[in-house]
Amino acid sequence: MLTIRHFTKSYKGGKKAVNDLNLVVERGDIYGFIGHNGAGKTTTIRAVVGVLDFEEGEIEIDGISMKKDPLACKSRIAYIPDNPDLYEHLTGIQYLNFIGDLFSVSKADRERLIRQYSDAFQMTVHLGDMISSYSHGMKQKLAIISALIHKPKLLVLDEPFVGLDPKAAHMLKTIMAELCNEGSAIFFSTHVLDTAEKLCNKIAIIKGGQLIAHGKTEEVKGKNSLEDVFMELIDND
Ligand SMILES: Nc1ncnc2c1ncn2[C@@H]1O[C@H](COP(=O)(O)OP(=O)(O)OP(=O)(O)O)[C@@H](O)[C@H]1O
Repeated sequence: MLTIRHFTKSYKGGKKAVNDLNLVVERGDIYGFIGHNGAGKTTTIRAVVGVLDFEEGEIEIDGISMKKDPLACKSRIAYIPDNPDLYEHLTGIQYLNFIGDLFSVSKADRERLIRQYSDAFQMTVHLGDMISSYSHGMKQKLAIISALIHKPKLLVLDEPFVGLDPKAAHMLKTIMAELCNEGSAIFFSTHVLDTAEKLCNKIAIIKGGQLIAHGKTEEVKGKNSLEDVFMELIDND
């Protein structure tokens, strides 16, 4: 579903933020992407979803090159950034309909899925309010609902649990597992190692722009906790 080959990114005047990263996310995977602050997670994620240009390497979504056909790639992806920047002058429902239009979601599916996910995240009563009146967590929930209503083949999230209340975080984890059971794939960054260990069937660890471990969760962590393995790998120079 997602193939990253030899991805390398340097920002202007800076050193390489990510260096020769290779990773494959398959249908049904919940792939956790972990690393210290500044390790290169957001850089990789922004390139994967087509909002960051890159010169070296190749990124493919469902076998389609992001460089050659970004629109076809983006139609298969939902991306939830760590700090969603939504249209503040719209109401919640207007925003969801806008996204529904963008992804050609049918009226019947749209109504059903908006109802289902807004109820799940306790947002139904707020959908008529302006987004500018929402709290940070409410904006995040709306971004999540907007991602889910078009049933993406690949869901990409950057630190999705930051700012969500415990009930919403629990709901999101349940929905992530359901989506993957239905054949979608999920790639997400997190600093919450406990959640990554429980939720993800695969884990990648990035340090200083380079992958230092990746694969099945039980193989990456062995008999140890993910936190122990992470600390050891990150401390080893
Ligand atoms: N726009 C930019 N211009 C220059 N350098 C940048 C830019 N964005 C990120 N970097 C640098 O690229 C490197 C990787 O940053 P990135 O945001 O990808 O890390 P991260 O793993 O997502 O970190 P965090 O956990 O703190 O969110 C860092 O050294 C950072 O300073």
